[in-house]
Amino acid sequence: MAKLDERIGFIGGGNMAFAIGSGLVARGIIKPSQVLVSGPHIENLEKWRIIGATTTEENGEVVTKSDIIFLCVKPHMLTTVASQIKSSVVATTREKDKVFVSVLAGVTLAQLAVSFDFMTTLKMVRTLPNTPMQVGEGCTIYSPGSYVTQHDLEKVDLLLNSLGLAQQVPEKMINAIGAVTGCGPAYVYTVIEALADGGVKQGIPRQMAIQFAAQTLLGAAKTVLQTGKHPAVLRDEVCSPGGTTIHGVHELERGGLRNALINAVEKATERSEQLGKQS
Ligand SMILES: NC(=O)C1=CN([C@@H]2O[C@H](COP(=O)(O)OP(=O)(O)OC[C@H]3O[C@@H](n4cnc5c(N)ncnc54)[C@H](O)[C@@H]3O)[C@@H](O)[C@H]2O)C=CC1
Ligand SMILES: O=C(O)[C@@H]1CCC=N1
Repeated sequence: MAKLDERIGFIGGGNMAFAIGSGLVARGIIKPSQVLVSGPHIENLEKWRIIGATTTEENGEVVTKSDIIFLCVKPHMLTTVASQIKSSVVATTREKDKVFVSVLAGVTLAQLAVSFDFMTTLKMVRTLPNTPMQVGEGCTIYSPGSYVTQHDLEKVDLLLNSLGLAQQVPEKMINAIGAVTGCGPAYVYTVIEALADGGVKQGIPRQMAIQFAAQTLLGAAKTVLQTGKHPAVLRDEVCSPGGTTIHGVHELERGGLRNALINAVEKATERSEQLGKQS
């Protein structure tokens, strides 16, 4: 039994869209028949058809036939897409309660409003999701535009929260939080790979090393969330005086892991701001 009756549309069927769409279908939040996806080349949307979704090359069709419409193109495509869907938006959104959900990194609600200036009352929610939504462990932040009602927001919140954690935040925080949550999976995959490399260097078979490294990150993350303890306290619980771990931690500090992660978040935040200006 689907938990949401709304028809869900995706304009742009790439990685982020598929993480959301396939996650919703896999968890039974919606039925595949509720999903419509558009992209410029229908042959590239095969993975959507495999999960039972309908595909089209017409972005306007997604607007016309969906209730909640995810904008999932790259930021620089926003103006093009807005002009491609203009007539469908004008024809169908006035009388119907359609809600648009942008996942575009860096693009503000004000910039979205400029791109959709032909429909000044458009209901738009700006989000910054992440790809672990595909396995129901996503982390999404969102801010609603002026015309989004409480009822609309509850629907969008239900949908996003069904794939992990989703939380409303002041819009000015989205770029910085997104640099942690949206980009974070890429940093963490690098850490998993590197940790596994360490194991491989010590003679552990690659697949085994990856599985153990990933499970270790999962366990550590759950421990932080479930105990509520500061990560430094939990780290101290692992570091026996004169033991093995503190020798490893010393090497991480020497290698600048902490510094590198802080810099990564700073650079990604700055890049979000640049992307917004370019859209
Ligand atoms: N990949 C990620 O982890 C995250 C991505 N985002 C945002 O998601 C958006 C999409 O990023 P990805 O999925 O990573 O990129 P992607 O390249 O995988 O997907 C973009 C899709 O847009 C399609 N497209 C291009 N022009 C189009 C048009 N005129 N009409 C319809 N579709 C068109 C492309 O064919 C492609 O499938 C970006 O704005 C990005 O900032 C946000 C958070 C996380
Ligand atoms: O790299 C990007 O621009 C997108 C936004 C956050 C994660 N991926």
